[in-house]
Amino acid sequence: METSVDAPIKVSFSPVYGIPPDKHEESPRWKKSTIVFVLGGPGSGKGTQCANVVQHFSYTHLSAGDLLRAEIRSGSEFGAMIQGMIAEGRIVPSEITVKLLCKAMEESGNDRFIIDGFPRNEENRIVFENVAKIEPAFVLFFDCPEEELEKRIMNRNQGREDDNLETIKKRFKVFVESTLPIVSYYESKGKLRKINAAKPSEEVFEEVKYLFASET
Ligand SMILES: Nc1ncnc2c1ncn2[C@@H]1O[C@H](COP(=O)(O)OP(=O)(O)OP(=O)(O)O)[C@@H](O)[C@H]1O
Ligand SMILES: Nc1ccn([C@@H]2O[C@H](COP(=O)(O)O)[C@@H](O)[C@H]2O)c(=O)n1
Ligand SMILES: [Mg+2]
Repeated sequence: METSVDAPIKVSFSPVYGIPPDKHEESPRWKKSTIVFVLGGPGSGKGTQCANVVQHFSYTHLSAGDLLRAEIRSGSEFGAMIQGMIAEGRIVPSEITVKLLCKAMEESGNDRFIIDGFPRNEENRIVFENVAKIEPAFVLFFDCPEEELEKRIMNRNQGREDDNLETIKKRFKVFVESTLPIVSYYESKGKLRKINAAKPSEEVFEEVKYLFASET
């Protein structure tokens, strides 16, 4: 039994996620990845800007929320639990989200990832650090007033179960109570890149593009 902190970690993925543990014996390519986390309130434009980034830079976009919604559709044994938590705007247990992220990283074959909507709380951050052992190159934070976010979400029309006024209020509360401390954490580490996301999408992307061109 290896006890050194430097020993290669072995992620024991449950078969439910489709990756047998023996595939994780070696240090896979994604373990040496460059990652950028993207944080911001609900509706701040994380998904919109990540889609722009992958058109200009060789990054793979992974949205934690999209992975959780795909997990529900897959008929997973956790589907009902995840669905209930999303409908309430609550944060799904990190073990599930981190496994989905790591599996997606492995399957992508890429080694550059822009990870949208993660880490949402302290538990997300710590579980990811323990499992993936990757520090973000930087963390984008889309700053936008709540009234603008509410307008954007109410006009999104993507059929999301959590895009209703009652759940939006809960998502804002979770954002303030659980995600803003993570934003502060990365700020204290000099990793935060705060962007005014209340501007038109094209102007926001000019700033995002500049950061990616200069920092990665
Ligand atoms: N800068 C912008 N100005 C106006 N509308 C925007 C801007 N950026 C995105 N939008 C629109 O706002 C809505 C929310 O954007 P998006 O889905 O990218 O946000 P998000 O941060 O991923 O939200 P969530 O956390 O709920 O997934 C979409 O309809 C999108 O087209
Ligand atoms: N790290 C995360 C990310 C998301 N969730 C849940 O999914 C919902 C939707 O997320 P979006 O990023 O697509 O808005 C979110 O409200 C959470 O319920 C999560 O648990 N953990
Ligand atoms: Mg999104």
